[in-house]
Amino acid sequence: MTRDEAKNKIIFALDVDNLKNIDCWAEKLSSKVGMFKVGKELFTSAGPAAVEAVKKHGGEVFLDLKYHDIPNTVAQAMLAAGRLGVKLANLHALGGPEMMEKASQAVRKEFSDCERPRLLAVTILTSSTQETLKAVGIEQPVEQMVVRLAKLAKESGMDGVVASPLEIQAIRAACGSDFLIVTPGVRPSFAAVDDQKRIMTPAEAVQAGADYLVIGRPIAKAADPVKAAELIVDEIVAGGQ
Ligand SMILES: O=c1ccn([C@@H]2O[C@H](COP(=O)(O)O)[C@@H](O)[C@H]2O)c(=O)[nH]1
Repeated sequence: MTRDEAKNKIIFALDVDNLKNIDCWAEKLSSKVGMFKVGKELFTSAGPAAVEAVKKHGGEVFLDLKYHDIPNTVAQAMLAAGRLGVKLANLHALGGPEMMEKASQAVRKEFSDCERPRLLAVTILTSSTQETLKAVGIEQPVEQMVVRLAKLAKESGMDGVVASPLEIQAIRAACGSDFLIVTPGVRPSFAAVDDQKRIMTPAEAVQAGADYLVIGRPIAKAADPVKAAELIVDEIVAGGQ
């Protein structure tokens, strides 16, 4: 894998609370990562201007708002996300098939195939464990549950899923090679695990077949974030040799 291919797999999680920080990170990292993720903290603080700010720097956006609501509300929210011109947007697969179908149909009806955002379903959060599932009444093993939700997402018109890298191979076997797999829960050897539970290194995740890796704190909290991003690219390239 070339350095450019490795770089393009990295989505930097812009977990900040103001527009000024976006400029700062985009200037540092635009040439080091493939995409920027606008999540709940940033979108709640700055709104659609956050997406505009990333795009102003030439960056592509994964809008990670993980919608989970009644089908009509989620479909309308997805349309609004599409109008912002984001490349990826997501919802929770646990919202069920009707919610996912309505969102997929609404987006495909309003946008052409090349203009529309790719829709992802979050399976089981990478901070969750078997105990987390048990606490909310789910007895199935985590991997089985993730694959079940990934299959449901595919049948309901989603373009892919968000899952832990630990589940990539099982999802690929069940959903095929065209189904997008985006993996947070990625930790290079030099970084703290933080609140992530189901993790792999960047090289392992790419070798397992991830399309994109979402990485935030291992870059943002590093003493030298640009160097950290470069080390991650090095690690991915070396892992593929
Ligand atoms: O299952 C999930 C879904 C989304 N996320 C998001 O990814 C980043 C990860 O950040 P790190 O600092 O690299 O842990 C964060 O914005 C989460 O909201 C996730 O971690 N797991």
